[in-house]
Amino acid sequence: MRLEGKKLSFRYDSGPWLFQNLDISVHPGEIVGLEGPSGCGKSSLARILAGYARPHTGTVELDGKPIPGRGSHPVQLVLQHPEKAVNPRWRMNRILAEGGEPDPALLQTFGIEKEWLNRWPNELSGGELQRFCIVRALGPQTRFLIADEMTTMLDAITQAQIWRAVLDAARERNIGILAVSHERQLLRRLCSRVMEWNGYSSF
Ligand SMILES: Nc1ncnc2c1ncn2[C@@H]1O[C@H](COP(=O)(O)OP(=O)(O)OP(=O)(O)O)[C@@H](O)[C@H]1O
Repeated sequence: MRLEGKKLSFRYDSGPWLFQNLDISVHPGEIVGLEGPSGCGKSSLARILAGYARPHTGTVELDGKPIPGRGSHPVQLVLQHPEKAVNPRWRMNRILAEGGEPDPALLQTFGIEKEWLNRWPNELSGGELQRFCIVRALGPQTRFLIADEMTTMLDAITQAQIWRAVLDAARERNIGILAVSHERQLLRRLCSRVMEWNGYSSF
């Protein structure tokens, strides 16, 4: 089940093309990095791959077929600011349930404490909240995870703990990861392949 973006082109309204005829692919279980300067279009590409935006040209396919518009999307996106990705009026157990019945083993892998489940989002630290967002993204239907600056705001220890948990979960389920970041060192450590942004050619 390979995730492939084929001949993708995108721009906002009449703005400049952020990328044209761009090809990108990630294999199951592969950890791929994507780095590039601020504003080049990495997050826009991430949104397209996860089904939040449509490309002007090109297609996103899973194993050679378009991704169905219904049901849980097999490509999940985790963003930099977890507080923007949760409903502040829901307790954490309800937020988590959006991704399906949470797997107790996954909660343990991510160090999520039982007591946190009954809290509101503003009663957790950024790192604790991000763990919830990642577990929510790793529902049973998820085949690919796009981590868009997922740990950029966190301290080095929390960043390492979270990535360790993500890599363990990905290995166990053969999930492919696209890690989008401006942190070259982080990508070099995590990924088997790092693509440098060039909006006009193939990765
Ligand atoms: N909704 C929007 N409407 C118009 N322009 C947008 C919109 N969202 C982003 N842009 C512009 O598109 C360009 C690419 O943005 P994008 O967020 O994809 O870049 P990025 O590479 O992820 O940047 P960063 O590393 O700073 O997060 C930027 O110039 C940005 O200002």
